[in-house]
Amino acid sequence: MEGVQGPEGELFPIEDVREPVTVAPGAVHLPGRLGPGRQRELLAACRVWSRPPAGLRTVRTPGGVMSVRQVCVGLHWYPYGYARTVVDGDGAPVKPFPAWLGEWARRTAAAAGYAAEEAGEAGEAGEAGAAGEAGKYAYDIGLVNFYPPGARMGMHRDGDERSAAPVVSFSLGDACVFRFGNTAGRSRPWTDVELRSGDAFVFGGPSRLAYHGVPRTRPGTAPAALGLAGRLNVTVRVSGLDGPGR
Ligand SMILES: O=C(O)CCC(=O)C(=O)O
Ligand SMILES: [Fe+2]
Repeated sequence: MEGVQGPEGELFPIEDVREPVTVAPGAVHLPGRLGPGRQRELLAACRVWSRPPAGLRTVRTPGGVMSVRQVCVGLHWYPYGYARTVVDGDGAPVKPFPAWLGEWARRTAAAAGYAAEEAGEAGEAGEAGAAGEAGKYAYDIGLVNFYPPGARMGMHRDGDERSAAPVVSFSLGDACVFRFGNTAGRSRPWTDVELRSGDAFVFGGPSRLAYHGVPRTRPGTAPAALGLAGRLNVTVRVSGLDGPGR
């Protein structure tokens, strides 16, 4: 692939030749969605979120210890629900969900074909084009998973949200095999997709509750200029939970 000198002298690919692919109804892989600058921004944010309090932690499920390490913003996910504080960790309040991440998610969902009307709300009056099309999903959760070499994630559904809004996933660092299955169970049929640094994956509609997982990452494949050893994935979600009782 051809390259170009970036602002800091590193080589960046000029373009990502991979096209968006609909993997299952409502599930779309958007290769190269985040350019090098956006990847650096998201990584920098993840590093801030990872610091205590309410920082990166090891997650214990009833079945054992997850090999990924995790941190959340907006609401804290634990097995199996959401809370405002790290109820299964240091007890600290979860860090706030940044508006820009919601905007990235809305625009990415729109690029995957999820229009504003599907959320039951129109775009803002007087706003035409990209912003109007980007929709009004009230994204309020960012769930960050860090995969050191050898980490994986078993087949599961993202079922603790009360909203049908699509989940928007952004990947940074090492590439991985992302296994996208079906709503009936953990077994085949599934499609294995390679997610690389900067890729987005959106799943909603009939695929919102499809089983998915990460059977392996590809250690050492992160873009050198990013400065990340391992893989980070950020899923942006709508809780559908409101008010003080959530
Ligand atoms: O790491 C990924 O690409 C997927 C993460 C995931 O499925 C989750 O956080 O629920
Ligand atoms: Fe998931």
